[in-house]
Amino acid sequence: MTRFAAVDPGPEPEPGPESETESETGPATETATGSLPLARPADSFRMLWRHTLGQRGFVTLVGIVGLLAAVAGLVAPMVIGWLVDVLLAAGDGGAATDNGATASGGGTGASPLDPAGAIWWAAAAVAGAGLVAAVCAWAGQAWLARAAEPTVAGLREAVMDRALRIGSARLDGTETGDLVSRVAEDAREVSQAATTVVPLVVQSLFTVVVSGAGLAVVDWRLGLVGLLAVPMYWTTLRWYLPRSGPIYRQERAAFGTRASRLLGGVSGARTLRAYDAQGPELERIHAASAQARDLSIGVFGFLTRAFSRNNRAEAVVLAALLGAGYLLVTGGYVTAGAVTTAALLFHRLFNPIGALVGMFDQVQSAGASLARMTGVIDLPVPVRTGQLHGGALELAGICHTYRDGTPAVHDVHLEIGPGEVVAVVGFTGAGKSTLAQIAAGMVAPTAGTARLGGVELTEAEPVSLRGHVTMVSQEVHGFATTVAENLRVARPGARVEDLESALATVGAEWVAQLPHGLDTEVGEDGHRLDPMQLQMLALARVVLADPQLVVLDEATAEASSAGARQLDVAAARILAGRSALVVAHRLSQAVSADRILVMEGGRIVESGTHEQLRAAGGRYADLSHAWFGD
Ligand SMILES: Nc1ncnc2c1ncn2[C@@H]1O[C@H](COP(=O)(O)OP(=O)(O)OP(=O)(O)O)[C@@H](O)[C@H]1O
Repeated sequence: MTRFAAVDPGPEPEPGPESETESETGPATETATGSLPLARPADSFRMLWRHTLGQRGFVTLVGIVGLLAAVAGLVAPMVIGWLVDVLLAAGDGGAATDNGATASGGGTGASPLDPAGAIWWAAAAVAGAGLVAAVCAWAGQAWLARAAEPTVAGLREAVMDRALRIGSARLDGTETGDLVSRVAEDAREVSQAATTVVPLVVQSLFTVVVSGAGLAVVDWRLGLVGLLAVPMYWTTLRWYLPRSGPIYRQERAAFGTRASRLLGGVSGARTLRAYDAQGPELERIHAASAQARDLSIGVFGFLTRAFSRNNRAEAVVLAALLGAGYLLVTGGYVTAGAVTTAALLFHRLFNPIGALVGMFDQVQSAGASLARMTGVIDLPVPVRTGQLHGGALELAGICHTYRDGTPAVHDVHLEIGPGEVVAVVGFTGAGKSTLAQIAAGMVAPTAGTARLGGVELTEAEPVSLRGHVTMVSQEVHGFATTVAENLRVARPGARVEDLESALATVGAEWVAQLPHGLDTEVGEDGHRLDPMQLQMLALARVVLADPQLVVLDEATAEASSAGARQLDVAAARILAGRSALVVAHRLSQAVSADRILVMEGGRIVESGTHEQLRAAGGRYADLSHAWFGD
């Protein structure tokens, strides 16, 4: 789980535009690691409540049937108490009530009914109440699912929507991972809690409240004795909570280790057989398995101790209740039936309270997940209004340091005129990709300005920005839909002829060979495209977007492969007539550029054409000789 800390967003990359934001809510709590924020509990509940809109009818129904079920649960103790009074009255001719004590079940007094008839009435009442409780439980579960699933789905979509709208300028490395886990694991946690834990918690709470109230109604003195249980349960909770989290975490971690050991053993089985080396691996698996087993036994022991503490509290208070009941009965204040009812009602609290204690950490954990999801939903989205009209790209005094303190770019000055192609080369980690993302307006530099035609990129309105600047990054991604829809990401509503023409420009003739051509489903469950094919679709998207400036950071193909040559040709075609910043992961991508920049340690250390730089005999010349072998 993420650690909490005071609000400290760290160095905000873009003080100007980022400070002007649209947010529907107050600030969320930022985490110390610079990860995404966590919402306050009140904000989390507000968000949950807002997402139940449309399901509130079901929520109300769930509440009503939950209450009905809890009230139906009162019938058996009340009726049994009444029966006790009836039988006692029948046994000693009404002596049990001669002293004027109030009978159970609301003080109606013991009835002079014939015992056999009373037993039948009691049995019918208990059976009827049981039936009502069962129907209520069934309906409650069904309605809860109707209320919970759309609510969680809405929350998940809201997280995704906000994540996509804040864009990569706000998210870097750890934050992207954090975001994925909030959309996937946290949503699953909340969803599971909503459909499994919450019903039990709600039902238990209703039972506890209704039974407690019933106990007080039967006799307020017995109700007071029952209250003795509260501090005892509270002590158990105080003992249980600080221990349960670490124990369950250890157990989950051990399960994870055991699973990865088993998987490792299975996937490496051939190698192990080849060297007849199964022994040591089996020992490692055994050790991981034994650790998980021992921890599970420990968890069981821990739970038993927690429940035995509860049982102790229950036994002590039940004994006190019976003792007080005896005194009250002999003193003529209540009937034996009333004490029976009180004891049964108190006994009815045992299971729900045990369940509440046992589920407390799951509720806490779901609450933490909800806070993580709400933290993203509440993130302010920058309001950008700048309109681009073309012109030169000017980077002035660009510096960039990532949130974790890694310096990436230092004092870069660069101008790319209309139609000019500039390539950037350098070793891994030189800062090329960071510079490319700044030039594409995807990352706000920590210092300096990046402008297109005089308009700050980070102030440009998103549609205007994407209309003028397109970036093809190293990430190759195919959306789980058709090839056509993958292309239409760049131009929604593009005609089939436009798509075919874009594919022809980048030389992606293979699309026509796919089972359904442009309509072929791709992605995990569809036709699997290789990274080269996905990169070609990315280049075709550039043709469709038709931007003025292209930022190319493509590193898909192995140097000297046929694929690399194909991609180089495709890139050359899409760059024709546009200005471009090309991160050259293969030196062949740089040779024909109008200007080549060599980056080292975040700075530009050389600049010139291929020939000029080779003649200068500096770093580029060394790279070039090594690359081309001349
Ligand atoms: N999201 C990030 N968070 C923190 N540090 C980062 C992040 N991205 C890059 N860096 C660091 O910034 C520095 C510059 O990285 P960058 O990716 O810009 O270099 P590069 O020249 O493009 O390298 P490559 O050719 O491997 O892509 C490196 O030290 C890198 O580890």
